[in-house]
Amino acid sequence: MDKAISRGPLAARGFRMGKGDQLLEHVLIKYRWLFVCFFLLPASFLYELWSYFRNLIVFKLSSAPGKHASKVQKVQQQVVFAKRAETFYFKRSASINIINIKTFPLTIIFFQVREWNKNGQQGHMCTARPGWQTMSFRQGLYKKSFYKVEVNLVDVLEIDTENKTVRVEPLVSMGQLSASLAPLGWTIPIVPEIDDLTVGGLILGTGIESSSHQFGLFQHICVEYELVLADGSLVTVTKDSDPDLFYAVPWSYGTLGFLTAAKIMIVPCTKFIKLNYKPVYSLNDAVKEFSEASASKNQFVEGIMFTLNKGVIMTGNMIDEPQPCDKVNKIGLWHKPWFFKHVESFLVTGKRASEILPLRDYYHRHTRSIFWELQDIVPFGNNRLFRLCMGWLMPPKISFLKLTQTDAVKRLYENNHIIQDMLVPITNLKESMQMFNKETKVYPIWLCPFKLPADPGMLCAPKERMFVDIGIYGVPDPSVNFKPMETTRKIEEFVQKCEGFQMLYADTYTTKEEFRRMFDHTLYDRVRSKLACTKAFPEVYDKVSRAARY
Ligand SMILES: Cc1cc2nc3c(=O)[nH]c(=O)nc-3n(C[C@H](O)[C@H](O)[C@H](O)COP(=O)(O)OP(=O)(O)OC[C@H]3O[C@@H](n4cnc5c(N)ncnc54)[C@H](O)[C@@H]3O)c2cc1C
Ligand SMILES: NC(=O)C1=CN([C@@H]2O[C@H](COP(=O)(O)OP(=O)(O)OC[C@H]3O[C@@H](n4cnc5c(N)ncnc54)[C@H](OP(=O)(O)O)[C@@H]3O)[C@@H](O)[C@H]2O)C=CC1
Ligand SMILES: CC(C)=CCC[C@@H](C)[C@H]1CC[C@H]2C3=C(CC[C@]12C)[C@@]1(C)CC[C@H](O)C[C@@H]1CC3
Repeated sequence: MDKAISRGPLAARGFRMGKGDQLLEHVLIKYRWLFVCFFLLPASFLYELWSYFRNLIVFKLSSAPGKHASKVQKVQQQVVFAKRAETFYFKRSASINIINIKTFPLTIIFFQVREWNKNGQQGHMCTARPGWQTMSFRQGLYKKSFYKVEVNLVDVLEIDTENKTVRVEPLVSMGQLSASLAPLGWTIPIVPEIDDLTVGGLILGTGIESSSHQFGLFQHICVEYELVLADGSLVTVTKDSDPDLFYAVPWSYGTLGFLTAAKIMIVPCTKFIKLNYKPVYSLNDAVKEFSEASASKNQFVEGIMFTLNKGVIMTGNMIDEPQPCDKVNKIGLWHKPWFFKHVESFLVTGKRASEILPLRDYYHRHTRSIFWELQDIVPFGNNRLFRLCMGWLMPPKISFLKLTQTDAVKRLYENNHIIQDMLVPITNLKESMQMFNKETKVYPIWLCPFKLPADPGMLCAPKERMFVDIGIYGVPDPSVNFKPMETTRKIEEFVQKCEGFQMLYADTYTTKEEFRRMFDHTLYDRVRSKLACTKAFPEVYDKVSRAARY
């Protein structure tokens, strides 16, 4: 029987610190929790407080819709400046050396071109959103050299209960959207669990949740995109008006244009969910229970494997009001155990169990512990006394953790931590689990099923198939001799052979050829050529590859 691998703090897990490590580095790593608890937690709380009231006021004043048009015009102006500057830049480098600013009424272009000269920019654009704010492990190197376009669009624009859609700006976060919709009795069909995930990133990257076995990925609940293209023009596309661009947008990582709004389906929601827990004690049982649950009519399906053979498969359905005899477990309360620890407790009893949870608590169940990542940062974070005293401040904002991580911490994560989400056909679940166990022995593992429709685009499937997202976040067991590049490439090769995909918020060590084999670029290349993107934007690979991030 395999033993549950106990996880101590990253800094104490026998990982390889180089000889003669600086004492300071060691302290910064071993006692990072001090900085987190006494600085990042209060800063995160204050930021959330500001963000909450700002959004509340803007939403109550409904000032956003009126402002949207002017904010989009600002994006267009920046793109046009960049476009002219790019033209000027290429003309100048070809013929003249003296910058004659009289030829360009907007002196801003002169300064931008000079900045380009100084930095050697190639004229590609990206959003100005600081890399430390994004829900990916690393920051894009390109943020240092590309022309950055401010896309500060953070508001919910319109909730249309008649047509069952919500129109939002790209920087609206999942926490903000669920807080806006829930009081009205609505939700979006897929609510990725981390509050700070933004609509823009979930569309132009990808998004998934435990309702994805019914609704697909985040892109599959979107019905309209508004974009500013490379030439500065503004387009609104649907699957009927411009199917090529509509299906090329998801997973394009901002390399076809700037998303300025999206229309997303909404569905009625209740205030509670009944969640069923089914402990499993063999890999075969886990695969059987998980596959059956994924094919069932349950609204929510998720699995957490605590070892190769032991885990808990969860199924859930919204309910109107709990019965008077039902006990509601408000798992979102500050003093409650971390959700994955609560789930693990059902392994001990060994029995099926059910409980009633508030729906919004369920949606954000992994936020407070950042799945199981916080245990490597605040090892005692699930301690009962700590939760009682400091739980209301948790979690630290992921963006702040990213902003303040030292080079030593980054090296530590690089060499002793793996964060990957591999999307494989559900028929490959068993062999995938065995392979990931052999290569990493990281637990818990997150299992989330999703339906992949046979739509055109990067994730091209000949027919609709059920896939599973296998999330691996943690410290590989010292026995597997984890080497970041070699191990990840082995896993990438396996996933590609299963006709699966790698989520690109994580490190991808694929070569450009391997990347284009994993993701179907047929439609993407056609749309890039039609929209003349080459000079304005890099390809996706040039923004997500390991070499493009630091
Ligand atoms: C210490 C610190 C931490 C920050 N952490 C974050 C962060 O984790 N995520 C983040 O996006 N911004 C964060 N910000 C806010 C943002 O980066 C800056 O305040 C913003 O660049 C200022 O833009 P503005 O003057 O246009 O503000 P405003 O015009 O008021 O625009 C609101 C800004 O705040 C941010 N914002 C507000 N509400 C939301 C929301 N619901 N979803 C996403 N973004 C929202 C947007 O970046 C936007 O730029 C942080 C700011 C500071 C000082
Ligand atoms: N449950 C889930 O689904 C989870 C998903 N994630 C990952 O997090 C990612 C989302 O993180 P988030 O911080 O929200 O997104 P990011 O800011 O990381 O954006 C992801 C990409 O989309 C581009 N992008 C974002 N907004 C725009 C826009 N308005 N116009 C043009 N390009 C844009 C960014 O380009 P640029 O670099 O130019 O800014 C970037 O390349 C997802 O892609 C997902 O993979 C993480 C945790 C959980
Ligand atoms: C559910 C899906 C599809 C993905 C979950 C991914 C998350 C577990 C990671 C996304 C960004 C990651 C970051 C960290 C932990 C794991 C993620 C939240 C850190 C907080 C780890 C500690 C570092 O110092 C900063 C990292 C920022 C990004």
